[in-house]
Amino acid sequence: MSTQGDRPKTAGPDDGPQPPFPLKLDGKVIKGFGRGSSELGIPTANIPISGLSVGGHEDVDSGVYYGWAGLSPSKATHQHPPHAQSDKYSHLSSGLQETLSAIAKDDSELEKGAVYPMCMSIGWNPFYKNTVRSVEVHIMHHFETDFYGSHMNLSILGFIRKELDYVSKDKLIEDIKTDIEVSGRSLAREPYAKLRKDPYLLEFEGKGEVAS
Ligand SMILES: Cc1cc2nc3c(=O)[nH]c(=O)nc-3n(C[C@H](O)[C@H](O)[C@H](O)COP(=O)(O)O)c2cc1C
Ligand SMILES: Nc1ncnc2c1ncn2[C@@H]1O[C@H](COP(=O)(O)OP(=O)(O)O)[C@@H](O)[C@H]1O
Repeated sequence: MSTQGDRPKTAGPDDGPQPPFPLKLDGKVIKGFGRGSSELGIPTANIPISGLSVGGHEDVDSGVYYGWAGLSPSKATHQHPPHAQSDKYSHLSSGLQETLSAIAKDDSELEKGAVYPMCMSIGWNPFYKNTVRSVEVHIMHHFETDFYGSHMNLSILGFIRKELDYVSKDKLIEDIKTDIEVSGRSLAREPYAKLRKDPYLLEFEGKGEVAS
């Protein structure tokens, strides 16, 4: 069990997501196992696993997915709108970074929250042998601050790969970085990019606590 060798550059058909995508789910950002930032250098915002049942998705396969994440207004979104030029996001090649920033540029709705590209894992994290299934979202954007308590609306547009066990932490990190590139390239395709405008992503009313 280890990494997958040569990997495809994108995931899912070029002409847009096919059923069951988009898969929509949401939840409040809660504490995870505290390993994402400190051990992997790749933070993941966890939402309760019950988020899967909201849209009737409790049967969704474990694995790695990509899509768009809407984040409710918080210190994090106010300080760092998606098109801020100052902060560099280091896990994505610069060309892709520019493409994704351009997609986000006409955002006029920051007071309502913000929509970011994301790459996520649903599952048991076999490398860590977790005993509970988790939903963990890496937002492809550099934040200066955390955003626990914010609400996150997810539109999942494609499946990248199954969860794997790894011979080392470095191999896990290497594959997650490839997942991030694959997600960026996949989302930059026009039929996927335009779904960033799905109003659902910024609908937070009645979905519980919103961080201030
Ligand atoms: C894109 C992505 C892919 C992942 N793939 C795997 C995987 O194949 N195997 C695995 O054990 N964990 C995988 N993980 C989960 C990481 O192990 C997890 O994020 C880490 O344990 C941090 O967890 P924490 O944020 O709850 O502390 C993945 C995470 C992300 C964001
Ligand atoms: N780019 C990002 N993607 C996801 N979460 C981020 C990001 N930047 C900062 N964070 C914050 O970091 C937290 C996750 O950190 P992490 O070290 O994985 O700890 P834990 O999994 O225990 O919550 C998120 O809940 C969020 O508040």
